[in-house]
Amino acid sequence: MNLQKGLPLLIQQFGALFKKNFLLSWRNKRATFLQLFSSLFFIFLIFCIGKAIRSRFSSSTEYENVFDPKPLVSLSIPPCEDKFYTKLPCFDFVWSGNGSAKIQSIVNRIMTNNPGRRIPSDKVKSFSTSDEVDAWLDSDPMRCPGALHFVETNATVISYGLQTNSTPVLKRGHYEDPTFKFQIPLQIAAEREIARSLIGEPNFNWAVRFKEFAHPAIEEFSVVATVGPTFFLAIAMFGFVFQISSLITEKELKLRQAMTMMGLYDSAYWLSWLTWEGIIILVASLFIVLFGMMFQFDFFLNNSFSVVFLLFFLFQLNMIGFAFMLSSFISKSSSSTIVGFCIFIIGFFTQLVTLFGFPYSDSFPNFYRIIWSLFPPNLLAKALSLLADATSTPQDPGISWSRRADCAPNDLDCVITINDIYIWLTATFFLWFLLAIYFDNIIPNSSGVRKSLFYFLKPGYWTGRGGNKVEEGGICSCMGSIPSLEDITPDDEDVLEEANTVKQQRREGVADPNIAVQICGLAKTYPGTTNIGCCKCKKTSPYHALKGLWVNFPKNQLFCLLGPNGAGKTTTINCLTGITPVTGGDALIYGYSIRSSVGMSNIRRIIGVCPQFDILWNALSGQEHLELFSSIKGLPPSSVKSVAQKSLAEVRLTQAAKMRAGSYSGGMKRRLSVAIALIGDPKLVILDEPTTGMDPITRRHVWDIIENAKKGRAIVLTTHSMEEADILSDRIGIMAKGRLRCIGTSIRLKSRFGTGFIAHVSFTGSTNGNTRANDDAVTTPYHEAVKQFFKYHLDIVPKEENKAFLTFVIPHDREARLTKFFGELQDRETEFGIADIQLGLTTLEEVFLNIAKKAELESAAAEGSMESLTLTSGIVVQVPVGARFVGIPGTESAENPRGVMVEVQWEQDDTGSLCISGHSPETPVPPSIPQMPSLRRRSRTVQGVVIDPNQFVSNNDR
Ligand SMILES: Nc1ncnc2c1ncn2[C@@H]1O[C@H](COP(=O)(O)OP(=O)(O)OP(=O)(O)O)[C@@H](O)[C@H]1O
Repeated sequence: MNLQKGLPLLIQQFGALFKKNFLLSWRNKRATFLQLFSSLFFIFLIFCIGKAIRSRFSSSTEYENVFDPKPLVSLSIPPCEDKFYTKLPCFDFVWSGNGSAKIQSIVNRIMTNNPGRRIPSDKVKSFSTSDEVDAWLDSDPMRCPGALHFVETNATVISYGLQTNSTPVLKRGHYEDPTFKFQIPLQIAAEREIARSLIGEPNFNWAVRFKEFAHPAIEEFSVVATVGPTFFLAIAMFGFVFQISSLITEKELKLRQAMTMMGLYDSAYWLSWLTWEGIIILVASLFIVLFGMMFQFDFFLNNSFSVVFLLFFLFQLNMIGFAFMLSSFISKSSSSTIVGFCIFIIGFFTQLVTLFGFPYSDSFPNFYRIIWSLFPPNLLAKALSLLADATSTPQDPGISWSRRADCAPNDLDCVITINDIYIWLTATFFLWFLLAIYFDNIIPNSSGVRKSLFYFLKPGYWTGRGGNKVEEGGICSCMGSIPSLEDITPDDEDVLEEANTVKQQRREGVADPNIAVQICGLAKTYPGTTNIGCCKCKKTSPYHALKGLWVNFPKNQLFCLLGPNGAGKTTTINCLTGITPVTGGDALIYGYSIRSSVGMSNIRRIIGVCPQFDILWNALSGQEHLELFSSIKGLPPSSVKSVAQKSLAEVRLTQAAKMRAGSYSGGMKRRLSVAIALIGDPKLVILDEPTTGMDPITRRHVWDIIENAKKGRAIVLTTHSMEEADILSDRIGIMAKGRLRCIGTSIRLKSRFGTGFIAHVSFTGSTNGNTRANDDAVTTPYHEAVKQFFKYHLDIVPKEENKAFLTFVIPHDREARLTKFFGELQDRETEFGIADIQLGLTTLEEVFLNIAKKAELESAAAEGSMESLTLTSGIVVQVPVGARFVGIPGTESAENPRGVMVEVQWEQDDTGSLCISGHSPETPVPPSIPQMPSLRRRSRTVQGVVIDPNQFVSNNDR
């Protein structure tokens, strides 16, 4: 199949990733809805806050322009209940001088002629003298806002005095002015009625008008400028957190690594996210402006639509660039909310400082402004304040598109214009975006790999021909020096022969057309690092995960890599797929070297990988996964759909094609991962434990798929299932401790490394199926006869026995006697009551265990590892791991002049490490063993002395 490359491939990958981003957003509706419509909620909040603040200051004209003040006429004495502080029942006013009928009539007129409201008689209380009023006010305060004191001096002179509570009172934001709200209306009423009484004209017109000064708004207040920065920052934070979380999830789940393995261009990756997020914030910014206009904010109505829209668009775009950059420093998607919260809190405070005037005024040097403007929320706060000042009153013109580069109206400092802010937001966006790509390259990825700090200065980076140079370890860690690997000659003849073949082909420069992968001395050492923390240094030593691998993987064959955990299988695969850089050696895949970046990009086009982990997005369906990876691989766009459907059918997922992968079972996920590895007809397929978690039926089905896939390509398989290896593999290599320990077909490995043959003898008259393996050992004469026959001819005893059968393990060294032996046994079948004899090789599992144990012993010996053994006598002996016979120094006595020894039994634990499973009783050390070093034991712990079993046995035999 012809795969796309170059620009068409980049465009195809971009399209596929854009579709993936769209589907992820579409399926995560809640998050997308919040990104698009959270502005409605926040603008509504701003609207409510604006209303609350306006109503609080409604009694004052401080925030308004008053150019044509209206006169206040007919001031009315308010009801006492309107006063904030009066207690009920209350009086509208009290008065003194009730001894005079004239004054009584004046007061009656005050009550009757009160503008807009007649004062009831029970709301007024009269006293004789002002002293009586004082005494009453003192004894029962807060019942009345004020008092009038009349004195009738003579027929033409009436004087009066006024007493009020002059303390201004604030209640729920309302300020009660004692002068205008009580004193002046009372005073006008008293003077009006005294005048009417004295001149004898009850309808005499007495109108007093009050008018405030004409003035501009003393204080300018814009709710958008005051609370807007915080709220608009909050709106942008939704997109910010979702973006960080999406990027980190793809990193954390190694989805990005998987896509890179399949040949994804980094540029397609970044551009697809940027484009998708660009569209989202374009729509979100449009909604912000529309909602602002809907709520009739002067800010949105009087400034030009394009000016306000562009501000919100550039600000949110900037925040997305900022999120891209920060995502390189975060490794867990769960941290994205915390990061978002911290940015919001920091932004809240810096915006507050910005609104106080720092640093956008002449009094601060330019340098402060440059630094301050790097943080996008600060630019937003300043821009909102400029736009709000430009529309602070209905008369202000706002900022039009053509005047965006001029000083904003009402901006007296004019150190920055809206146009400057656009330029800053655009420039810093590019800065964040470039830094995001830079940090993405230099900060170690999930496999601990990164590029050098100045990778972009190397011409090879731009031409793509500079080698696949990557480094390992954190940028702030000092690498320990990597100890060189000594050249170890394999001790297994097959491994040695394979290595020699590869070496010779390398020397002669022979390119065998039948070889798919040639691994030449591949070595991998994970470097030790020293991480300098705040209080301590954490050191890890270098680890040789691969110690020189020489092997060929032929075409049309499945090579199975087996080995215990930590053997180096995944490291081998990671080196072949370019996930981790090699320390030494090389590998040629169809002639392309994994050490060259050109080679690697060619290799990525011809390999398919099923990693140990599932490379799946929970929100995408099986079909969407296959279409995505087909496009990443560069399959012709017209064939993507049909190839995906065919692959789904192959792994029996057609029924679940449209189901989201998140709801797949573990086995279905693995099958989909296998299908992804096989997509695009790769020439080399690497399957790292592909059948983990599958039920036996599905596993067999996947085996069929793998078996069919062998044709025309090479397959490398790692597995922990010996049955799988036995059935599928053409050749098997068992690795342990970073080295290939044996290689060959399954039969060869069994015959070379198994304990021998297994003979299974079943007897007549017993029902095999119903016999429990642990049935009481019923020893019939037949059993005894067969046992003796085996003992006599082969010198072996049964490994397992019960009523139905006997099982013997026959060592290889007795192989020569077998033909004659089994011939004779068959002749005497009736005599021995034998129903059936089965002979087979030992299992691959046994081979695996033997190799693993041998490797474990080797490494324990090399490292000088010790295990503690507590004897029945209470002595604790330090035993070298794997040692069988151990002498105990310091146990010499008259009875045992050479001391005592024990035989130690070993087994492998879950991790494959050797541990002591038991030991024999303490027995005297035979005289043939050389004298142990004499020791005066001070503590109960002693260092055991290894006794050579050969010498011990041979001497014993003697
Ligand atoms: N990034 C790393 N840094 C340091 N050591 C590592 C790193 N990756 C792997 N190792 C070590 O290298 C050794 C080989 O690991 P590898 O994953 O290749 O083993 P494996 O054979 O695939 O094991 P398994 O069967 O468990 O998958 C292990 O001891 C492991 O701890």
